[in-house]
Amino acid sequence: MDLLIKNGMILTMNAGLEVIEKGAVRVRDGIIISVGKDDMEPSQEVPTREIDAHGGIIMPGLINSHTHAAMTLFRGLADDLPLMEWLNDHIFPAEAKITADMVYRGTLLACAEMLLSGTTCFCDMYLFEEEVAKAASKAGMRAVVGEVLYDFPSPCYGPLDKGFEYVKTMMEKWKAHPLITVAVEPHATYTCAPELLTRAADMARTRQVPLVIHVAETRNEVKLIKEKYGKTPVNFLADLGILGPNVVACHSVHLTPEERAVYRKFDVKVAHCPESNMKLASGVAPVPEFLSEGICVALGTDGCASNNDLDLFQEMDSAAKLHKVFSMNPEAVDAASAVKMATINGARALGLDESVGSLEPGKKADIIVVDTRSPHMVPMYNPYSQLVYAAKGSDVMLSIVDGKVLMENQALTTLDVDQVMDDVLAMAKKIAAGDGG
Ligand SMILES: CSC[C@H]1O[C@@H](n2cnc3c(O)ncnc32)[C@H](O)[C@@H]1O
Ligand SMILES: [Zn+2]
Repeated sequence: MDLLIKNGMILTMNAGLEVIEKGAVRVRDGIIISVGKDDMEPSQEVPTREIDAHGGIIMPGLINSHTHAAMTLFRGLADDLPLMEWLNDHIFPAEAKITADMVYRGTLLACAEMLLSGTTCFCDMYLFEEEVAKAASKAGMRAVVGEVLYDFPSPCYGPLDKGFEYVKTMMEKWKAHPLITVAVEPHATYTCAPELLTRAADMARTRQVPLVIHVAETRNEVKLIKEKYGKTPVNFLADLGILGPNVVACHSVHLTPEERAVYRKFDVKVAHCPESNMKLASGVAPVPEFLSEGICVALGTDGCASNNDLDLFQEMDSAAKLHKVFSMNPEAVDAASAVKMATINGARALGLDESVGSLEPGKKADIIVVDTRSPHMVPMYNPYSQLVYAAKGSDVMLSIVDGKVLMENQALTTLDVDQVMDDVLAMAKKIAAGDGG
């Protein structure tokens, strides 16, 4: 046995949401071999490493189901604006000058931030996505990565045909990697023509990978698509034959009950990004309705220019509270549902639920431990409510991916965080001056 994590409260996030007080998790070759009581049948095997959780919460690593990791570079660059003005007047011009090296460094910073706050897996959409895969691999994180596809020439691959080639090359290159999945990621219905969307969907279906796309994020988007195609974004995608169980529909804010039924019919997954939706004043996604209708809702931060951080603990808190105040119902999106969104639902959305998302024998050892020995974590009557309403990302004391310790006591094992910050600070000076990195 390689690793024994003991003396913690285990939140398994399995189908029965089993909680084990004074539990232990055993890991061999990156795989969970047992999850149970501390004093269960002692194993004959002596672990190479034993970690005492000191009464903390042992749970699955959090899954960020939608982000643009390298946008750490633009954190706070343009705030307090609506989506279209924010994108067209500030973010797209800054991204026009972005380079592969900037994406690599920005993503390393994102990986550092995510590991320090208990995120072990993320789904990314950006430019120069090869660099995102390299950065995630360097950090040791699990990642679903996708080069953005849209109608205009990309600073990364140039014309669209080269974009599909770029994705294909990435798929070949990373196919045997244990942590990286290459997805197909058209940006949105307002930036992608029908031909692009159908080609992307065919590619994702043939390769059996997720198709990730922004859908119905703002009222303006719905109006635009109705004017252009005579139907809403969801119906447009459905009529094109694009929707299916591998589709991750990011945001999905402005949906009618009939469109939710379309999601249900095609088993579309939703990546809910409440903080981005609040900050850009995009609206409130019908998450309580999605959940009661059996639609899988995962949780994402979106990029750092619209959030402005990658802390899924804050995102869980925001998700739970946003839907309570919006529906004026304190029972809407309870704490356990928020934790599910950030763990097992994230895994389902990304097609990774056979491997991660819960602590069960046979699954990959993507595990975090949350310290409960701090004034703001005492006392603890309910672990879900503690995680969602009291904990912060900085309470995470251990982040493990594939059985490897990547963060312990807020120190990273794979990244030199000072160097990573200095690199981004140097680039930020040039970005602020309008020169790119
Ligand atoms: C080039 S990759 C992704 C592309 O999307 C932009 N983006 C970031 N956040 C959002 C959002 O909430 N809706 C739509 N597009 C978004 C990002 O800046 C990149 O250009
Ligand atoms: Zn996004």
